[in-house]
Amino acid sequence: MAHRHASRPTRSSAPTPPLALAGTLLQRTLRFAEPPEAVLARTLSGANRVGQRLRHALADALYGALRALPQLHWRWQRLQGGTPAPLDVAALRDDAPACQALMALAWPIDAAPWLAQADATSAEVVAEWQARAQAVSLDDAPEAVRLGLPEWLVPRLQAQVGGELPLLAAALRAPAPVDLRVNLLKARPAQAREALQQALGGTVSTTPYAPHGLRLPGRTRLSGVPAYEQGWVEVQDEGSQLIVALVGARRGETVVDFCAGAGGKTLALGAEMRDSGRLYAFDTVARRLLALPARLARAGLTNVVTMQLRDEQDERLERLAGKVDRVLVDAPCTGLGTVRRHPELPWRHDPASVAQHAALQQRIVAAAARLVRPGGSLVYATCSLLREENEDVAAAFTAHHPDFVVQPAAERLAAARVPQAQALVQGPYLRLWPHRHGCDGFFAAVWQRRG
Ligand SMILES: C[S@@+](CC[C@H](N)C(=O)[O-])C[C@H]1O[C@@H](n2cnc3c(N)ncnc32)[C@H](O)[C@@H]1O
Repeated sequence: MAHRHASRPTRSSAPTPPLALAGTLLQRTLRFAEPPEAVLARTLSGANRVGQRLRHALADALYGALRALPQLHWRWQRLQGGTPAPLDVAALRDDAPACQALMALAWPIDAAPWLAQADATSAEVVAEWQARAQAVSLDDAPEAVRLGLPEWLVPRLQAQVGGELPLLAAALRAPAPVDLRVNLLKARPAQAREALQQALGGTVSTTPYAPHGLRLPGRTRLSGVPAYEQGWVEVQDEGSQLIVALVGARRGETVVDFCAGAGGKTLALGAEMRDSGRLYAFDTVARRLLALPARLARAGLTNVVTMQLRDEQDERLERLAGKVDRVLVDAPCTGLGTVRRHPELPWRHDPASVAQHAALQQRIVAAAARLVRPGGSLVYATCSLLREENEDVAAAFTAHHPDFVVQPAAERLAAARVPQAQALVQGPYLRLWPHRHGCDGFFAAVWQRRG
């Protein structure tokens, strides 16, 4: 085998464009200024436009590299000789040759032909790295490397799932299915399912827990599909749908979605309310709320009022203090329950960012609670797996708010006709795990304000 390419590439032996592009994609993603989809769109534009098949291959390699970053890094270091050092993401993103090598190792086997077509030398380098890496075992690698997780995360997750940690880590590495929520304002679940099966030609299953959820087999493009274009279905993970079920919004009520973002849960809440009453969608980031009007129109919702908050203390909130039936706080969090869809997240966060999120979450839930009327309810939710952002935040809120009483999530889920509600809770809280429930990881606590 020619070792010319297998050694650490240098400037004088610069790799050919597709692999150089691949390395740039990984370097840019690891700066965490924008998500991988945005990095792909920005990088593969203008002079760097590539054909669709190569573009897909580059995207698959990028997601594959993010999903297996410590393993690839370990193997790459072993191939360099010497003792592997712990993965240092800040150093890696400045190391172009290393990023190219990791992307070569992550290049999808079935996409080798597209690479060979685009550039024979890149294809040769990929084949060579991959062949050499096969001989490198992970058996003597540290646990975090074998699990594919950052070191700081391992003890935190271990404390919660114990011996299930390898299953959880594997579930986090696997790509997520596409879940849909049927919009009851426009279609019945069976009707939507049949329409989708006809349009997509594959089997569409129902989700095991969310009452109005459908699951598509693998990656599917929905644009142009009539049931989607007409607002019969919305893309929404089953876990998100279960958070909405927990809120239990009803016709004619006043409901606040305090951290509405692009409105995924707002749309579901509005449908639960059958487009009656008043639904407020707040967020501090105007850009996120911008997507909402078009989505509301497609979903057939007219009962939603959106407002950009300055922060959670915005004085305009005073008008609603003590008046709202149900408040949902879908709090900003590390998102570590959504790693299947966002494999960059474990590398973006660290214990300091977890602590920062927890502090913000405490402030937001306390501010949002002021809106709840006596007898009304509050739901605090995150898509994080970490106790610091979940049970700890909920416990601190309960300790400081004696007028709020924790409600068992299982009861609320059962009332919303969620099957096997007991399997979805830990103590009084909703706790969804990718390896147990097949959806993103979610946490939610529910309180009722004393009347
Ligand atoms: C988990 S995301 C919401 C996702 C959204 N609910 C959905 O279902 O698509 C959290 C949101 O909280 C917003 N946020 C951050 N700080 C906030 C604050 N102080 N008050 C209200 N919203 C805030 C973020 O901009 C972000 O859109």
